Amino acid sequence: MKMSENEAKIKVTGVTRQYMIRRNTEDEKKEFTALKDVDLNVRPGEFLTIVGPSGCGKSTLLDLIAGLALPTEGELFIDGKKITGPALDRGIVMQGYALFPWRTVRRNVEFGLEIKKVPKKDRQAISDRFLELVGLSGYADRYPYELSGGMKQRVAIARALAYDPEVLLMDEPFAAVDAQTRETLQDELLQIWERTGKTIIFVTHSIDEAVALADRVVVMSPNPGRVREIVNVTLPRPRRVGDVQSTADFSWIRHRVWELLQGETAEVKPVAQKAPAQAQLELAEQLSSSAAL
Ligand SMILES: Nc1ncnc2c1ncn2[C@@H]1O[C@H](COP(=O)(O)OP(=O)(O)OP(=O)(O)O)[C@@H](O)[C@H]1O
Repeated sequence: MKMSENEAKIKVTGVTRQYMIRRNTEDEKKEFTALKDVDLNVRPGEFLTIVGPSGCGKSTLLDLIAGLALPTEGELFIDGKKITGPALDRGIVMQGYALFPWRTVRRNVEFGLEIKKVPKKDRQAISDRFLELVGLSGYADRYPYELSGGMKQRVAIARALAYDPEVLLMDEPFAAVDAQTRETLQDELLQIWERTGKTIIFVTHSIDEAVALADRVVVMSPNPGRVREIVNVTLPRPRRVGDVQSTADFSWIRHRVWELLQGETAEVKPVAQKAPAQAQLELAEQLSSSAAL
């Protein structure tokens, strides 16, 4: 189904991004194409995940949507308006938290609100609400160095949510936390997303994470970075990560994404369209080859 122009929250059209890189030791430079002819429409309220091998341009694409970089060719739009730089309608959560070490947890969360010139008493009420949402009510006066990795990541999410951006851009936000904390944060993020209806674009290296969270998974390929295919995730909502990951539908979709990342597209496609019982049997066989991933 094709989306009409005004249905897109974020629209990326014909985007190419080149960098000048050093050709040799004598400082001679040449162009390097990180992204080539990327088209992408993100729907309002959609949870979109992006996967692809290292260096395929996932972070570059996110930076362009954030307005932190500009395309060499093509254009990007938010609500039909051209993206020309960063703005408070897009919140960013990067890997490695990027908290201000000299600010307490509360003052980290209130940072965007200060920029928006929200009065102090309102700031406090808002930071209270978001600290509660991410389970850190008791930590408002701590400094980042006094927190675990998972807690810092929660603060980064609370900070991004507190100033109420319509779009949340997340670049491997859970990469640095342990598996158990990661699943907790994934579920918390799903709940926040269900409650707030924000548009989320989420980059990850984990196929499981990409499928468990998304409405659609964008699979990218490298050299130069392109959108290879977009996979629909037809798993029911509301979801809890632990629950969906044990379903057969999850396995099919996961395998499809895995297969695209391997560059093999031919064989498995028809399986997902067969009756579930038959498809499951056939897929079980095929999955045995990918189970180690
Ligand atoms: N500032 C820069 N100058 C030159 N080349 C760059 C710059 N930023 C990124 N690149 C190159 O562009 C390509 C895409 O980088 P990008 O960080 O977007 O990839 P990625 O898919 O996010 O990778 P990873 O999964 O490893 O984080 C890489 O080959 C990288 O070396």
